[in-house]
Amino acid sequence: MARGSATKFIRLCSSQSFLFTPTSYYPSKYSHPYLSSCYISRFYSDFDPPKSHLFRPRHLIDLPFCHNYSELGCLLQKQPFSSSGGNDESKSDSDLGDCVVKNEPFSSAGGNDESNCDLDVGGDVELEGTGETSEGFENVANRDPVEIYKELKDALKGYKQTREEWDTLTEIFNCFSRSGWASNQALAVYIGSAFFPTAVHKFRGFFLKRCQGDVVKHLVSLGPGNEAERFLFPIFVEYCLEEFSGEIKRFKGMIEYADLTKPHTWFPFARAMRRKIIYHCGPTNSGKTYNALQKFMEANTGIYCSPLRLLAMEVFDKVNAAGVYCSLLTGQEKKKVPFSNHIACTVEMASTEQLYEVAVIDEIQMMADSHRGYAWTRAFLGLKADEIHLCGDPSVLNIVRKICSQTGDELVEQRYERFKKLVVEAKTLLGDLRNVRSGDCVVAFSRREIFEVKLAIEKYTKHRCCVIYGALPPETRRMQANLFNDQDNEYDILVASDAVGMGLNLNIRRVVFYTLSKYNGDKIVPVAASQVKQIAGRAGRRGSRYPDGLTTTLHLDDLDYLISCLQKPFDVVTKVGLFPFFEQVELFAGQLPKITFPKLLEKFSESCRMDGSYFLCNHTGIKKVANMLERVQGISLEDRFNFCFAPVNIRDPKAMYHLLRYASAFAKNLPVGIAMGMPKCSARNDSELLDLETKHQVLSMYLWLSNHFNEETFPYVKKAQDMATDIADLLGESLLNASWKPESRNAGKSKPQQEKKEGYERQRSIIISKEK
Ligand SMILES: Nc1ncnc2c1ncn2[C@@H]1O[C@H](COP(=O)(O)OP(=O)(O)OP(=O)(O)O)[C@@H](O)[C@H]1O
Ligand SMILES: [Mg+2]
Repeated sequence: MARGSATKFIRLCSSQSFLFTPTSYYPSKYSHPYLSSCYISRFYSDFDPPKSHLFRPRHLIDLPFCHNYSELGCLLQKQPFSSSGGNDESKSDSDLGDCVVKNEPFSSAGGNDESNCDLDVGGDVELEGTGETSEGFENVANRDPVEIYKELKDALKGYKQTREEWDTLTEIFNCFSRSGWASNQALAVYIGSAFFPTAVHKFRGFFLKRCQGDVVKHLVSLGPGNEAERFLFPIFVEYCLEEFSGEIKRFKGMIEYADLTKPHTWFPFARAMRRKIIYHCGPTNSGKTYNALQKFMEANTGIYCSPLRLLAMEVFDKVNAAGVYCSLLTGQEKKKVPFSNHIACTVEMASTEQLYEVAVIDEIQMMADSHRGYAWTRAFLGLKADEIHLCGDPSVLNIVRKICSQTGDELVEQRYERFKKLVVEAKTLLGDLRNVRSGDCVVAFSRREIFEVKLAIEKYTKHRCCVIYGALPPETRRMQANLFNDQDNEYDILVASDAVGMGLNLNIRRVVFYTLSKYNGDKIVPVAASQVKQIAGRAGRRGSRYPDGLTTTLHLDDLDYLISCLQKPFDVVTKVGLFPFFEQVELFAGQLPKITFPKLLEKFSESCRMDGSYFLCNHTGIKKVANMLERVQGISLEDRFNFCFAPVNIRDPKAMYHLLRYASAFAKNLPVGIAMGMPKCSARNDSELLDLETKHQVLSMYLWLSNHFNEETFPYVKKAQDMATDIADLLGESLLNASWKPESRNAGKSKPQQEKKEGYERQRSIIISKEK
């Protein structure tokens, strides 16, 4: 084959989508037979454009996700790639190399001794002081690479190179080993980028020992760079296919089992249905959930998928009160109502096995949530229901349209407007919490601030405060919400975190932002506009005492930011979350039998491929638990995987300790005890309050584990439930009397405030201002 043809081949391959296509979760159905070495060999030797259909099976032509090697390389390397489109056959060769893979330089490929060798070719290559005549080597450019490879293989001895030729060849191979282009192209034959430098090193030893004079001279005439790389590459491929079949097979397996492309094919039964999707699309407080729930209750069978336990409980109560028998299922709680055909559950618990007439997936925009998004994506793709009602803001509308076109489901869009416009109060609270009024909800973004605000309001005004924040059990949040909603008591102010932003129906007249910045785990940043909208939208609910909603800030300085957030159109989400099922991780583990579970997760996230509409959900917490559980031996891979999803606050050492203890007992097949004392009275200070919060979280974890494993191993469910209820009550009592300064859960560790200089300026509490 002419060298021109070889280059053309590479360019053509690079412009098409066939080499890496999904095997999907059902490998037998979609496996691609065309990547076998015989195809590759044949391709290099017989390339002829009309035959190219051989390498681009018809049923795979339209696959959208990976248009060229560079993109593929980027996907595998988690690097951004140019969006210039993949099917541009006119791309120049140098374009193909645009996406430079961060390969370790040849001389320093970390961790693999074999590749740490700039000049050592491991053989006895002879150097000759005088060169041969260079006549005839120009023909080499037109030779078939397969033929050259065969010649190399059969050669007993190579040509004796001059010192200059040796130096040039060394430089050429060094360039080749560092070439992002070559490394990307090598992925097409399943030479992973980590293995690429080793493969090149071995190839160099082989090549230099056996290479004939004409080839050496030709290569030297090309010099280090693109041309030499393109000449060498097909020969390199032939060599790899023969020499590294084991490595190739292993890498191919890894890639195939970490294939998260086309997730809609993971649910063949849902795909066999023609579902009707109704997207209730609108801002907060516009009746989306209300209307979807009407359909849910009218149906013979239904499932409601909630973003929060609290909301699932609320729907469970509401629906049963309306005379429709409905069961409840959350990670921690199962309430089976006899004769019920309806179920309210948290989205993670939704069954994709059961058939329903109507399903409701609330807060569908959460598909884009970096941590939990996969649960919404799974429910949307996998629920077997004739009608699926999605409720949410418009941010994921485009992607829902796209997914529906892939699944073949019918999509109906139903638009909503807020019942009453939200009004911004320009006056603000003028920096003084004494300006709060009955029906206000003051929003702060840390537990510490929440208690500071409560303390200040109760000290300097006649109002009493209820509090709602994430670490409180749903039961306690609900008690606090009821206390606030109830007009017949003195608790007329709510102080809450962003936990108030979703679902709860509260009688809020005005949402006051104490601050518009929050600690994101790294530094203090402005609160995202979408979240500001969501929280502000809590003010003024239809049917409540305050149908007209108001919102404002504590400080005048923050007002502009609040207004700009409310005016901003909803973001358009382009990617939604995904996470593999255990079965996918298990298949992947089969390729790497000897590595630890945290390492396996890491390898999976490095190797997995997704098409452009999806991202892999953040699993730092899961990895942290996995690391801790490494100390526990004797747990199966599946149980280990499930343990990692247990709801535990990874920043709370006490909770982590209990999880470790539960896992250790589980591994020994012993009945897992709660082993936690019950507090006698409500909290008298903040550390006792923190202790109650932790205790409730640990019990909640115990209940979760008992639901996800068998109840024989976790036999103290009833006791845990009773204790959890008592602690939720104690928490409620404690909050009514809480009038102490808050402490930090990680008192010894660096606090977010210390990072003030770098981030957005945090508001000072009224107490601090006064003391100053
Ligand atoms: N047609 C209706 N008749 C009576 N009450 C209604 C009606 N529509 C909505 N509501 C009430 O208005 C309030 C807000 O409705 P809903 O919870 O459905 O809003 P939403 O758009 O889902 O808001 P969010 O985005 O905050 O969840 C609820 O208390 C609900 O019961
Ligand atoms: Mg709603």
